[in-house]
Amino acid sequence: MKPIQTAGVIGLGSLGVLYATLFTRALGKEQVPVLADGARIARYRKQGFWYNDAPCDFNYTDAAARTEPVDLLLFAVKFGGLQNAIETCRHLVGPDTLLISVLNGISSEEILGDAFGPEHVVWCVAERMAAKKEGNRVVCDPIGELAVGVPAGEDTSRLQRLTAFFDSIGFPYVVPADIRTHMWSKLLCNTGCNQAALVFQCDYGPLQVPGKPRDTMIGAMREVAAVANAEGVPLSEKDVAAWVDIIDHLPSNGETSMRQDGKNHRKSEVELFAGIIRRLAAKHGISVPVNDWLYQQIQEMERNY
Ligand SMILES: NC(=O)C1=CN([C@@H]2O[C@H](COP(=O)(O)OP(=O)(O)OC[C@H]3O[C@@H](n4cnc5c(N)ncnc54)[C@H](OP(=O)(O)O)[C@@H]3O)[C@@H](O)[C@H]2O)C=CC1
Ligand SMILES: CC(C)(CO)C(=O)C(=O)O
Repeated sequence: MKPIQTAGVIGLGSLGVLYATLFTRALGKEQVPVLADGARIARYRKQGFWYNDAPCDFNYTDAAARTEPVDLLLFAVKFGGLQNAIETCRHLVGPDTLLISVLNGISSEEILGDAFGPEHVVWCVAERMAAKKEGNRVVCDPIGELAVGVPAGEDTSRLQRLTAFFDSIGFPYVVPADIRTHMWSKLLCNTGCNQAALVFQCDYGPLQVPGKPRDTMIGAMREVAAVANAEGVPLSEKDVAAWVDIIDHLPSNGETSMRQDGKNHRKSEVELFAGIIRRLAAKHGISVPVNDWLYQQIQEMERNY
């Protein structure tokens, strides 16, 4: 099992800056190329980044100028940037490269698998963090963890290779009993809290107290559980309660990634949340009125950007 000695990161947003910082601290700058196209790299070199009030000393790397594959490649772009990021890094994925995606939703692992082969991909869920990016400054506290795994029945050697690396650098991770169920469970979280925060234009505060934002969040989560059950994924009221409890313990002035998109008038990842839930609900003849309402509200907001 080849140990992981180089770790590339593509997508320098809230999470990309967090993970580039953790990998750079552990492996050293040279071993952690922060990858992008030439135009982004030129901008990044000029503007720099800050993480929790400290300047970042990253190995900004024009992906086109590098030829040597990396051992681990972490995708941290938003969904709309994923195809482009895949093409930017395609030549840096060699026979031994492991891929992880911190993107929300349940689609990015399959997309990476189609692009590079599923045997390269360790499924991953980024959770329990409160990360905020304003301009070139990221503030993140708590940093949460990555939940990682491979689908039931698959060879676990790539997962063991990744967790051995995480253990060696003291990286926060968990291995849930069933990664597919866990991804759906995080989808339940995001479909509730991200969309409610975008539509009600709020931080976590209003999601943590009784009122319409919280009711909407919980209503949307329950609809995801119903759709998950129809897809054979065993989510229940327990998952709703567990995620609501996690949201309740995040800083009240923290913001979901989707709320940050709204503030910056960036198109959101709604297709990963209400988009997919509404499509699957229609397939199973399930009614999802809260997600229908959220979807329409978000379309309306984004039409006006
Ligand atoms: N923020 C959070 O707390 C959490 C986020 N997630 C998920 O993680 C993913 C990333 O989220 P987040 O960090 O908030 O996203 P951000 O919007 O903060 O950052 C995304 C970054 O990707 C960069 N990017 C876009 N396209 C490309 C490309 N082709 N090549 C290189 N870079 C590119 C953008 O760069 P530029 O600015 O230069 O365009 C941007 O900085 C999302 O799917 C989100 O849902 C999951 C859990 C928690
Ligand atoms: C809700 C949260 C922070 C969960 O960690 C998230 O996934 C997001 O903001 O997109």
